[in-house]
Amino acid sequence: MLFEGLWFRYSRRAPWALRGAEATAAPGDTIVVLGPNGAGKSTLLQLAAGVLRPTRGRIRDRPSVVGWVPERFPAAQPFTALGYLHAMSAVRGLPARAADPWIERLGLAAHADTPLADLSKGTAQKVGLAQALLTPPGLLVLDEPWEGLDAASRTLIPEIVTEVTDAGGVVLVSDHRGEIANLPGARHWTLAAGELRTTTTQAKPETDELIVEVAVRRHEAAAAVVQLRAAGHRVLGVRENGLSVREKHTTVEEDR
Ligand SMILES: Nc1ncnc2c1ncn2[C@@H]1O[C@H](COP(=O)(O)OP(=O)(O)OP(=O)(O)O)[C@@H](O)[C@H]1O
Repeated sequence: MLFEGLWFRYSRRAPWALRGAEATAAPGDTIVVLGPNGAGKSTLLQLAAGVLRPTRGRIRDRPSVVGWVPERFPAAQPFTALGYLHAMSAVRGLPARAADPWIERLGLAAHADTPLADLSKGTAQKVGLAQALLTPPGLLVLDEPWEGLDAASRTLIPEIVTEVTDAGGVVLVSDHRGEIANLPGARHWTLAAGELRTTTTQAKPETDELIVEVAVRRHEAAAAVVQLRAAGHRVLGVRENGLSVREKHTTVEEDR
């Protein structure tokens, strides 16, 4: 997935919330988006999910199934928790029972008949997670997913992130408190006043490793990355036309 020169402002006179962001995300990547309040994290995540359209620039090769969990679950809807998940299953062309495994795993059964507006923040957050996971997402976007979750439920997030990336999905997660900055293998994208800096693994072999460069057809790149990772290889990056987008436009640093 390529982020190409993304600029965004909320209205014609508003200041830029995002300024020329350039980045790439490969299948299996976990990307933690860091930065202080107002830096542009939610804006970038909404652009990634396709909820907002860039004012300038574009996003290429976005996976077809996107799971999106907003920072604030839109609870002012006339549904019970179960009714909402059934409606969302129908929207995705799934039977109502598609929600059952998530209702069980996220402990939502006791709240099934509660109107969305009456749910606690943490339970509403879990309903938001369940709807995002009804169909295995190729891209999962989580905006501050810990907000309101109790300690027991917080461990679910890294579990779910790992399941999605193991299946070849990309996860983008914002984290203004730095709670999962240390998620194993996660890359960091840091925003400051709308400017994005990405970090990535340097193409430096460990002692008994060699680097093998492989060219694949654009439409086969995602599958190739998944296969290489499944075979136990480390994928160091995805480049286009011999130059990575990051090499052209952003600082490359080592973070893992
Ligand atoms: N709906 C909106 N309309 C107008 N301006 C907005 C809107 N949403 C965000 N902004 C502005 O865009 C800038 C980036 O905001 P954004 O919410 O993306 O930051 P953030 O890093 O996610 O912050 P936080 O951690 O507080 O959620 C800020 O200046 C913010 O005031």
